[in-house]
Amino acid sequence: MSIYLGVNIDHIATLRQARKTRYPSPVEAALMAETAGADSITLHLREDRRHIQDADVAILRQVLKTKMNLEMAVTEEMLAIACTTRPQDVCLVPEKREELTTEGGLDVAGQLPKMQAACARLAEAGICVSLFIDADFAQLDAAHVAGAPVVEIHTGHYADAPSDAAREIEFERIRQAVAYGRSLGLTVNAGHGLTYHNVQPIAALPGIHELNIGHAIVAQALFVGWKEAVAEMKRLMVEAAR
Ligand SMILES: CC(=O)[C@@H](O)[C@H](O)COP(=O)(O)O
Ligand SMILES: NCC(=O)COP(=O)(O)O
Repeated sequence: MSIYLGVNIDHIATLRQARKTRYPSPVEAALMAETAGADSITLHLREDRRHIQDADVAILRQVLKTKMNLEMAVTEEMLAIACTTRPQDVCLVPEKREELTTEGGLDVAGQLPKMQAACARLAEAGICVSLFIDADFAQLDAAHVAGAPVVEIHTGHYADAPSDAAREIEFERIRQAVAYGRSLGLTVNAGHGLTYHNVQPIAALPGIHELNIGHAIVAQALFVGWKEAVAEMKRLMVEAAR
């Protein structure tokens, strides 16, 4: 079973934005990550531009050798940017200004006409649309009806589980969601909060396609170097998926 790694470079940009310098370069990091085994590059252009900037998106769209997975809120501003930039993939995510990081999945079921319109507009621009959702059958059904060919299951509750028992419950939810998504004909990805210590059970799930991982890789890079951090995560995933 093939498993693909999308390396999220947001927090390379977080370090740069801390002093508004030109370094570290998310562009350099993305190209090195591709050399180290990343199958795609994920970046979240947040409305508050706390890390990734519009210029990062424009440059990376020109130079990436793999593919760009542009994460964004479902807003007119972001949809217009996506249709101008035309990344290979867009992942629509919920966004709240005050959040520290993404806190959950999109409520696709509760806003189906809006999601159907966004999916159609992005597909019309030749973009492969993914919806970032919780491990929830109703949200999977809604994503399918909305016309998204791909979903990304939010693994944050699994990653942040307060106990082994709670983590097992979250893992089983994800396992069932992956299987159900596949039964609907969806491509099923996963991401958020995955680390070197919790990634392998997710990577081993039958039917999982791609894992998007960023914060843990950037953190590990401080100790082992960026390319090794990417390569090690990919090794763990491939080993688990065998
Ligand atoms: C959607 C998701 O889970 C991640 O892409 C996360 O949004 C990374 O960006 P932040 O670390 O800024 O939340
Ligand atoms: N969609 C998840 C992602 O891109 C990376 O999330 P994280 O690994 O930074 O938590």
